[in-house]
Amino acid sequence: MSARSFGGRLAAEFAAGRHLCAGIDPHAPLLADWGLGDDAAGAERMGREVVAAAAGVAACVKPQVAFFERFGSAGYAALERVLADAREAGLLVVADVKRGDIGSSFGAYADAWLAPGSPLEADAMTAVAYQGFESLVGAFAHVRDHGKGLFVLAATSNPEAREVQRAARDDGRSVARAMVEDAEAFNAEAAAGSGVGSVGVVLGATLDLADFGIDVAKPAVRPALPVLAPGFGHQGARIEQAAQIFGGIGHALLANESRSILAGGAVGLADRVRGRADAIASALAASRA
Ligand SMILES: O=C(O)c1cc(=O)[nH]c(=O)n1[C@@H]1O[C@H](COP(=O)(O)O)[C@@H](O)[C@H]1O
Repeated sequence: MSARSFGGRLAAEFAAGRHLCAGIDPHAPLLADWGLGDDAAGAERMGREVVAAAAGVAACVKPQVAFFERFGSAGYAALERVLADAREAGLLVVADVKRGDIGSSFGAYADAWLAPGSPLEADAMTAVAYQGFESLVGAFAHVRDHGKGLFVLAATSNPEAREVQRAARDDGRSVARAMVEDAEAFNAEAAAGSGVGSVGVVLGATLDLADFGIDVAKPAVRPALPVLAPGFGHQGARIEQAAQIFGGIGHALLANESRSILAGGAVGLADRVRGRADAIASALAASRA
């Protein structure tokens, strides 16, 4: 893919040693911790502070849109300003919206979050393919034509998801493994053999991926599969263990931490972001040395 593809932009982040995806999750207790109101203005302030701390340090930020949606139109206006700050800072944004629907409706979600010029334009979005991988087709045009990215839930960090995501399909593969392989197949068709793909998956760092039929020892695929990995920090996984957890499928890893970075207020935020960014960079560098 060209340097302007989402995968190309991710590759540039990785080449600069940046693998952290800093979460923007304005939970009510965190806003209180920051001395901010549990309202749109508080969420905006937290978001803009995270963007400022993450610029040039993290590979991306991931606003969890639910925490803005709580405040209705005011929350969306706040989020738009956070997105504008991130764009201006040259920081990649993964909009954590986890959208899924029949193809025609999903296309409208994809337009909302990925279309160039949309008020909520991000660089990538999270998506749910419970209606089938092809239901995400509305996003594929933005991936191919506008340099956008997509992260499809495969094996999520929450323990209650296991039953659904480990379930076997007619072809014997687990649902989670099929998501991984569908994303790899999309990338292979879009940009055979080169760099980093633009369609990735979400794999929880809290999991034993072998349990989902996902072989972390397999040789790296080309293009590399972007993996958005939540579950570090507050949910218990240690970022220092990232290379062991993800093995051969962790070549294009974005390690997410949200609450563990946000807790403690605005004072010290820049140090916490830098600390987590350094920790994931050294964990991956050590494993590749
Ligand atoms: O897609 C996600 O980002 C996601 C998938 C998943 O499997 N688990 C998961 O925790 N997330 C999100 O990642 C973030 C994790 O936040 P912390 O547990 O505070 O680091 C939240 O915004 C979750 O919504």
